[in-house]
Amino acid sequence: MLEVRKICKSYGKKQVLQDLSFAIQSGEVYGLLGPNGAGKTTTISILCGLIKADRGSVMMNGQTSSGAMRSLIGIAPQENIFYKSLTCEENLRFFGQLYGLSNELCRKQAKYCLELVGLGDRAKSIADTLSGGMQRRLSMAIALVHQPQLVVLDEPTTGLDIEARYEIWEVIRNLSSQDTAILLTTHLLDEAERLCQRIGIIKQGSLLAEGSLEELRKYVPAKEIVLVCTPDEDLAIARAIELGFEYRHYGRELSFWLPKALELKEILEYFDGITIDSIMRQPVRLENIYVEVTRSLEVT
Ligand SMILES: Nc1ncnc2c1ncn2[C@@H]1O[C@H](COP(=O)(O)OP(=O)(O)OP(=O)(O)O)[C@@H](O)[C@H]1O
Repeated sequence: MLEVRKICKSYGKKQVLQDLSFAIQSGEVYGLLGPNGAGKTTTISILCGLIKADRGSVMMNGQTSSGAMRSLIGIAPQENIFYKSLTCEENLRFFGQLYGLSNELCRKQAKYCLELVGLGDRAKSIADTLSGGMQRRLSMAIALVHQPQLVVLDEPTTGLDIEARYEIWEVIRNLSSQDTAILLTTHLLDEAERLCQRIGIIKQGSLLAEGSLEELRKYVPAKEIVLVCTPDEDLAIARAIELGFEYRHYGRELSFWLPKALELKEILEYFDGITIDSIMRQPVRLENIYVEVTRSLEVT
């Protein structure tokens, strides 16, 4: 459905996107992840026709024209873009008219999209009176008003509490089940882990890794990760090296990659003679994969 092929973009001498390629199928939730400044917003701005790529192409259903893009793609940017003093319904109808929908279709779509995002009973509420989570869902409804096939959600849950995030995740899952493709950017890796069928990790404008969570596990070939809190870090690391365990620091947390499943008793035996204050086992998470990929600069 969406095909981004080898796009490049520079601002002055600074190259921000370098031959970036990825594709999204209908109904797929694709997570575009990367550190601050990696080029995610620049990519989205190119998809939505706000800026032009220097090279490369963007195609929706095989079409490249900016008109086709506008009608097939909806965007909910990081900042809410609705009119605060209008009601939810008025906002939807206004944006529907901007897309050239007839009055009748605007009315129908306003009702349908507000229901889709769980704001059916808030149609007459002034946008400014909605909670932060509801305002994000209103932005999503606006992105959907012209029935796009792909919706771009730029950090849709940043700053929201967990209940508001659950509601937005539900909307995303519903959209995906109705065959709408979704491009999601987020710094919340648990969110990407839960929602995305495939993930692309970019850094300095290049795709470093791409695939399903299962496929990305190759970057952290461990059965389990053990987080260890010890006053004898150097000793623990030396022991891990002897045993052939990889070790990593995630912030100040020391962790070991276990190459095979071990009982807690066995793990403690490995570190016999070393003071261990606490130990926590966890499966390999997207966070571990993401850190591994973004700490390396190698491009696939
Ligand atoms: N209009 C601009 N002029 C010059 N440089 C820019 C412009 N817009 C973005 N940049 C630079 O391009 C790089 C990529 O920025 P971009 O906003 O696309 O990154 P991002 O991945 O969205 O970051 P974040 O996660 O912080 O939102 C950054 O180094 C940024 O400073």
